Amino acid sequence: MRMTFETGPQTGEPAGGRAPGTPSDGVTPEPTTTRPPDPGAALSLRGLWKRFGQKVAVRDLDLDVPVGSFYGLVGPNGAGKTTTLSMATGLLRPDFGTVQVRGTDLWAHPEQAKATLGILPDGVRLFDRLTGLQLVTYAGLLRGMDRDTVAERAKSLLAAMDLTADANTYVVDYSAGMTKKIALASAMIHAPRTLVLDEPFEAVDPVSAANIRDILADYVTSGGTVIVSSHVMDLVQRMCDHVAIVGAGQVLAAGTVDEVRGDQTLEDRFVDLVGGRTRAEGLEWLHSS
Ligand SMILES: Nc1ncnc2c1ncn2[C@@H]1O[C@H](COP(=O)(O)OP(=O)(O)OP(=O)(O)O)[C@@H](O)[C@H]1O
Repeated sequence: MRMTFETGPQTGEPAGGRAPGTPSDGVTPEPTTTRPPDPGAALSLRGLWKRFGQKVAVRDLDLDVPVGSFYGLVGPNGAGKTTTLSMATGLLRPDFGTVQVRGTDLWAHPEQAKATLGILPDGVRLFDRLTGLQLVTYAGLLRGMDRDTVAERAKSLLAAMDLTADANTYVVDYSAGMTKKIALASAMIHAPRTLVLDEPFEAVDPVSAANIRDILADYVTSGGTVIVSSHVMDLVQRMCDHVAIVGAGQVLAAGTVDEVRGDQTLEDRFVDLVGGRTRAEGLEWLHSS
């Protein structure tokens, strides 16, 4: 789902403060976590809550992403993946809970924590009146990198994303898949230690997707951490070494892919956990005669 982001103050304490009222399901968000965050994890989330009006999008969510893992976050539509990743990357203030990035409290020390993150948010507007090359270049300059390094890396990233021929095309004129790729390049220019990617393969063609998978796999092999949300179970099973299945704003299962899927496919395990398979009724009118 596309997010609208809050720009609230980034103060020190856990993003706390009881939200007014009680959600329609009778759950009142409150801090309940007792397990301390894992300072050695690339990302450690504890007791995250987020409510939009009466809708509790994320409830008391804990997650540890080990350093060097390729971590998949899967869940049905509306499960809370984007909301979780937005809170985990400093784009959306949690109602409750803490986010630690390698032991640094992200909401207490946002600049320090965010410097190590590369973020591909879902549905956030880019500065699309820039060309692809300008967008990636500005992403690097905004991160405080020197011009020569930025120019060199921007060239390599555009080539890796198969966008060299469109380097001087305005992003507003890019297709959905090209836009996703240029946003991904912008997220990688400063060589972050952790990449948090919301639906990176959505709308991306199979050849580009394979190239991006190779880039990410090399990045993980060299010590980087990738967290990726996806609906494509087969892709997650092949690409990721860890996975969390999220449903109704909570983690239903998490661990290595083999631990979570057991002797099933990840897709079967997913369906078992989140349910929701329905037999279409009342659509007989759709059947051709
Ligand atoms: N800005 C918002 N305002 C109101 N409700 C929101 C907002 N963002 C998310 N929600 C609601 O929170 C819930 C979780 O949404 P979220 O986008 O996090 O799910 P998701 O797992 O990323 O879904 P999808 O796979 O469809 O992208 C949904 O019920 C959604 O309608």
